[in-house]
Amino acid sequence: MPDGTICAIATPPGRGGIGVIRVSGEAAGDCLSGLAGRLPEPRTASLRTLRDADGNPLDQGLVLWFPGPDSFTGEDVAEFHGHGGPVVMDRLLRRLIELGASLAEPGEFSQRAFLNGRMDLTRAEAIADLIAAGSEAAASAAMRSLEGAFAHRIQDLVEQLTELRVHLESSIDFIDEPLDGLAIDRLADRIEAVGEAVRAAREAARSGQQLQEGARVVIAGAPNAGKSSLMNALLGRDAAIVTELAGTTRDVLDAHLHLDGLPVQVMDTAGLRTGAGVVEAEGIRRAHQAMAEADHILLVVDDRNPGDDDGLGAAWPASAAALTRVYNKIDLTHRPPGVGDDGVAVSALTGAGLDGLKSHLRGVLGVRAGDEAVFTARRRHLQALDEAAAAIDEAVSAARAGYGEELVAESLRCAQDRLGQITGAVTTEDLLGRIFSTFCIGK
Ligand SMILES: Nc1nc2c(ncn2[C@@H]2O[C@H](COP(=O)(O)OP(=O)(O)OP(=O)(O)O)[C@@H](O)[C@H]2O)c(=O)[nH]1
Ligand SMILES: [K+]
Ligand SMILES: [Mg+2]
Repeated sequence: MPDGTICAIATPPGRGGIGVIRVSGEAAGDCLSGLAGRLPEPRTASLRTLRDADGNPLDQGLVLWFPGPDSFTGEDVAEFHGHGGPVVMDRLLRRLIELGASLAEPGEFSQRAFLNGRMDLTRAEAIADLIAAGSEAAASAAMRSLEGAFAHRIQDLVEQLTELRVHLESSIDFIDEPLDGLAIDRLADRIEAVGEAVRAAREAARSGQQLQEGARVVIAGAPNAGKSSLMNALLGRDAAIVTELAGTTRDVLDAHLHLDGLPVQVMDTAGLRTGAGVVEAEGIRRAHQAMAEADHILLVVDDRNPGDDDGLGAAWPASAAALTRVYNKIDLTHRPPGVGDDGVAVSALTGAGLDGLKSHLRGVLGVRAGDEAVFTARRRHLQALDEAAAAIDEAVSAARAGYGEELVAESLRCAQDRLGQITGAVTTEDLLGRIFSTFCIGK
């Protein structure tokens, strides 16, 4: 359990009408009375003069008192709504430190709320996502997670796994009556159904993750195909260097783009070819790495020699659906612009076909901004869901192969652990550190 009393400015830095300072921990009450006199009624705003140790006024403002455990963090919490100037806020903070509080780490209030059982991890992360939301769709999705849409979905899966484990473990206890072939098949079917449900949750989570963190789209292809030109055309500005020399781009260049409400991280990469010099070869290695981590690849092809795939071999993504061929330079070949069966035809030079490419991309990234089912999720959630699905697959194979209930039960337990990491039912200090350190101070 956390100890000590923490304080932080909860409003953004700079000047504003009001600045809010939050205090949480066992000394919160002393901090409040030390700065503002006697404790006010719980959860009722009262106007007070805030004073230093000698009784000199520092500020005037509203104070609020939330005795634990019915507070955001579950501990005693005090809030001071003073005037939002950096000097005023700083003096109030210094006084609070004199009164026994210490400065909070980023996300420490939310972390305490989690550790004190006030919320699960998906809800704590949803608060950070709501604050970070870059679009209305992302904000609505964060609210759905905050209201528990994601947590309930995971809890439902955990319950299904628990039921299966109870069933299995009770049959392990009666070794005299091992499961017969029919019972094993039925069991494997039931496990498989849970696996399907985990995959469906993963798809929903992926939409939410893309809405929040942005889909990664990598522009790749042979040298001089026009990748950097396409990047610039999509962004509407000259972000990447374009020259007629093959091998111009070496580093991976990334930029952000919004496709009607969906944030996208677009990455321009070095042209893929064999036999390049050291610097370019390093660029190609980075291009391969970016492709491996992409949600979608735009494979740019010079429409004058569309069969030219030199150097691509090793980098093909696992799923062909995650790749779109973009036939570029159609101003030179007179192919009509737009979406066809085998790709999208564009001219990065004239802009022909670009709107078609954008809407195609919006479609393949598979998130509808207004989708009511979407809740926010993060890459770590997707990874946990993938691992859970893999463990369930192992359980199914073990069951069908007649490997015995213990092995099946063990795989199911492993799947359940992975799901538990999403909500925080199963956790490590390291994981918590990684999650909460990305939050803002005062949250
Ligand atoms: N006519 C025409 N020329 C284009 C088009 N797109 C790119 N180019 C030209 O093709 C050449 C290469 O363009 P880049 O955008 O640098 O190509 P790249 O794929 O990024 O090249 P590397 O970074 O060297 O691999 C430049 O001279 C561009 O002006 C297009 O749609 N039409
Ligand atoms: K080039
Ligand atoms: Mg380039």
